[in-house]
Amino acid sequence: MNEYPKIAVIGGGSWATAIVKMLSENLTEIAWYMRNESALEEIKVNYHNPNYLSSVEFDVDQLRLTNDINKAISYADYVIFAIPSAFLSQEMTNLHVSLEGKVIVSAIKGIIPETSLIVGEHFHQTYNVPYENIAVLTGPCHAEEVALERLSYLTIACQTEEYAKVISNCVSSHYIKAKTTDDIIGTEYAAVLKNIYAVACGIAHGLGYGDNFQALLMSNAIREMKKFIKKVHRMKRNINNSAYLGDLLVTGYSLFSRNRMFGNMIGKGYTVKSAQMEMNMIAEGYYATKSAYELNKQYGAKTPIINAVYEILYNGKDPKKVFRKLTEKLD
Ligand SMILES: NC(=O)c1ccc[n+]([C@@H]2O[C@H](COP(=O)([O-])OP(=O)(O)OC[C@H]3O[C@@H](n4cnc5c(N)ncnc54)[C@H](O)[C@@H]3O)[C@@H](O)[C@H]2O)c1
Ligand SMILES: O=P(O)(O)OC[C@H](O)CO
Repeated sequence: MNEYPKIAVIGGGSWATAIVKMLSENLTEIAWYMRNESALEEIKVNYHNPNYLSSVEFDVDQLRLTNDINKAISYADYVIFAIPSAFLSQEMTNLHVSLEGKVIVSAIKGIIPETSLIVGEHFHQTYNVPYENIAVLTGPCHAEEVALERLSYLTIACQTEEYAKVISNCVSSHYIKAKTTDDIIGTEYAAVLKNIYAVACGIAHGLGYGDNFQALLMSNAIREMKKFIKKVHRMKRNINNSAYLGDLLVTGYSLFSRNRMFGNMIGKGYTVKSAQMEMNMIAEGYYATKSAYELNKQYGAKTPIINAVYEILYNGKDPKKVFRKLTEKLD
């Protein structure tokens, strides 16, 4: 494959829009699939995605815009998926072309509800994509800061180093630095779990806990994450690296965080439904909480924070009471 290969981005939300922006710094052509036809037309005419990161201006001559997922995937050697995990299976029912030989890149930070698998495992088991052709684009990075060209660090995980380097070259620019790793499982689980911890941070904030408690919560969260990932996939990894701890911190502390925002509303007394309706964006942590909780039944990692968030979101327990109990389990 060439140094700058053919890439397709699947999704029309904030993260897909940010990824297309990163790629457009290097590639002369990018295929971009989104299901929303009127958004596509708006990009063609006004050069902006009207719904997400609308300040970003695109050169449409660089874009092969389509609302046919098959066209985008047929074109590409590398396919970057950036739609929320809850909608991936539905989107893939429209797929009629083969994924054979393509590098599948997950930029999704979630578990596929239908299979309870992280995205790479889902593509491996459901679509027979070999692990060598699966990559993960992750790291502490908010789409909104990409739009502002604020310096951000990504991690590209892939067992085939050559593919990781190609993706890393394609997204790097004066505001993006990317490093590579072969931990395709651990980086994905970290991205899933940090969303749940960010929901917990938001709930705590909504309940009136302060910065001191948040620091304690984060300190417990990274230890809980380490234990969970170790049970699921044992390998030598440094949990303090930016793809694990870094991502947890940005999501837990940033005001841009969808998951923290969602949690904050829950802490303030919103129901799950009303909090979701209030946001134009998806908080992956809501779905991840159920999947991680269920998954952990087979692993038995000690996860008091995940359990507390699960009790609140799925068993309708009072956040105040659940957090009071949780505070007794943290140190
Ligand atoms: N936003 C970020 O900063 C960021 C950073 C890293 C990773 N991610 C990950 O990227 C993925 C996409 O998140 P996002 O932030 O771009 O989402 P978003 O909340 O900005 O946008 C929601 C997206 O979901 C789509 N959608 C809504 N309902 C749908 C349905 N019924 N069927 C199909 N699609 C539907 C919308 O069209 C839109 O593309 C998530 O897994 C997220 O964790 C996001
Ligand atoms: O912080 P959130 O909840 O918006 O998630 C976005 C990204 O995963 C941050 O790296």
